[in-house]
Amino acid sequence: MKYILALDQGTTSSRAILFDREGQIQGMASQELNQIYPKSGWVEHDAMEIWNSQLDVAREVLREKQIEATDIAAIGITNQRETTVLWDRKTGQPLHNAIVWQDRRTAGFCDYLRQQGHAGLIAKKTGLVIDAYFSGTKLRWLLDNVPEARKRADRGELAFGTIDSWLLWNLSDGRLHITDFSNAARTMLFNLETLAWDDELLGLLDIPASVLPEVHPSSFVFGESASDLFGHPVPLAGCAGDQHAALFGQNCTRHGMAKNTYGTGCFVLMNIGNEPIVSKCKLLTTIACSNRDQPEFALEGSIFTAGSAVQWLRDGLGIIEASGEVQSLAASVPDSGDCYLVPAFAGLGAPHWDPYARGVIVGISGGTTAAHVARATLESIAFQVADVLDAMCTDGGMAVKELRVDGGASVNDLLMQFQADLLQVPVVRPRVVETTSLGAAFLAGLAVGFWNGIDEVERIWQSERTFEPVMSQAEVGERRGRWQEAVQRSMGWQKHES
Ligand SMILES: Nc1ncnc2c1ncn2[C@@H]1O[C@H](COP(=O)(O)OP(=O)(O)O)[C@@H](O)[C@H]1O
Ligand SMILES: O=P(O)(O)OC[C@H](O)CO
Repeated sequence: MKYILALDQGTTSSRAILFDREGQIQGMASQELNQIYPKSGWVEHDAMEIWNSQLDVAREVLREKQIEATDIAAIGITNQRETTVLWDRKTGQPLHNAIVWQDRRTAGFCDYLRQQGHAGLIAKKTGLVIDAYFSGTKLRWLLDNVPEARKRADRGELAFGTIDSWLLWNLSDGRLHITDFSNAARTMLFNLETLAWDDELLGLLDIPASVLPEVHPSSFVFGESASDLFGHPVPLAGCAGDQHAALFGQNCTRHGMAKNTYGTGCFVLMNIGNEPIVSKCKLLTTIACSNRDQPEFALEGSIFTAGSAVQWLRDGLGIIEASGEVQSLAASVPDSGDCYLVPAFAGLGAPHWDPYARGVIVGISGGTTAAHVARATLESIAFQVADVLDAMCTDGGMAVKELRVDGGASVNDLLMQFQADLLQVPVVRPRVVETTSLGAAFLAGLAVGFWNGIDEVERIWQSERTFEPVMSQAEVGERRGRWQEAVQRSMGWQKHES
């Protein structure tokens, strides 16, 4: 068999990518996904649209490349994490739209959990800070707000899943109700030490165990696709949250190796080996995918606004027409003219976790132009990543030797150079920047013996370009000091207003 098919169900699109044995992309199809905003701070997806679009792109890539299902050794799934679906086990129909990871509707309940003093317990068991970001409180909301849902759940009629489980259920025609360690670790219900659902947390959030999926490692033969979907059953053998899959696809499989994905937001993950750490710097501890017997862990810093700040330059300010134009506009000035932009459009994630922060631009003078604002916007992405990596190094007790990068904004050379300067370590961009899908393909391919071990997949990863730091340490210190002052000015803004 010649290929692995990776299904990448992201926040803004569903994609299917076909990889050959050399890890090269042999075909790709994608479909945009509708974003539903029923109220301020609420974000939903149509779960049936997620499944239908994912199935469409999988079939499209096979059709276009004229590939039979018998040529596919396995399917690997990777997905937007935390997004929550509740469905009827008998009909397979969702009871409600999926509640997306960005949705803030359960912030009040999270405040309550914090006030009740549960932060320490939750951090110790799950590695997470209490936040509406994670699935547990979203599931609780569904059980409490969809008519009859709680009663039906108690009778065992309902199934909960993150997007991986929802896809596995549909791909197997309802035979599999399964998730993997990495997705389970984003629910606030999963214990990192026992690698099992935690009864105490289920009690705290009032979640009946009957709705939960089985949990397995990320590189594992879960079952097979229903035979009518692709004309022949295909093993379903890899499954991981997208940021975990990217860490694996970047070959960050050894202690201290880190990657950052520059997409809508930024997600920095660092492999910390076999021992989970409780962060002192408000980072998350999560599972790192592995095909070894022992579980591995990672520290994560989630930054909510990164590439979307560039979209704001385009759609909000109208100073560029396409995201790619930001580089030439920013490069038309030698620096940001002491102008700092903090893109706290949806509050600040790691390491600040301030839902009440809002965006600011400081240092504007009569000479400030659109180019300075564009440059300050790009720089803000790198400053946020540097803050997270500092926190990681403090928590992990070690410095990173290099940062591996991927995601839509990693094509921006100016941003990558500034990132290397701020971190004072090389920034390395791989040849295949679809590392999320590649990671899912690796996990699936390793499980079915398409690749014969981690050494074989490590040889597939190749660097395209390395950005070496050139800025002096003194200048880095001064610039980062100014940035911190700007961050302070953004914090707590919303609270003062309302
Ligand atoms: N050349 C560029 N410079 C900076 N940002 C860019 C560039 N090209 C795309 N982007 C940003 O990258 C993001 C898209 O990246 P992608 O990895 O596809 O995101 P996601 O997976 O989160 O949907 C957009 O927010 C876009 O503004
Ligand atoms: O779909 P993406 O690439 O925006 O990633 C979303 C993250 O998994 C959310 O935690």
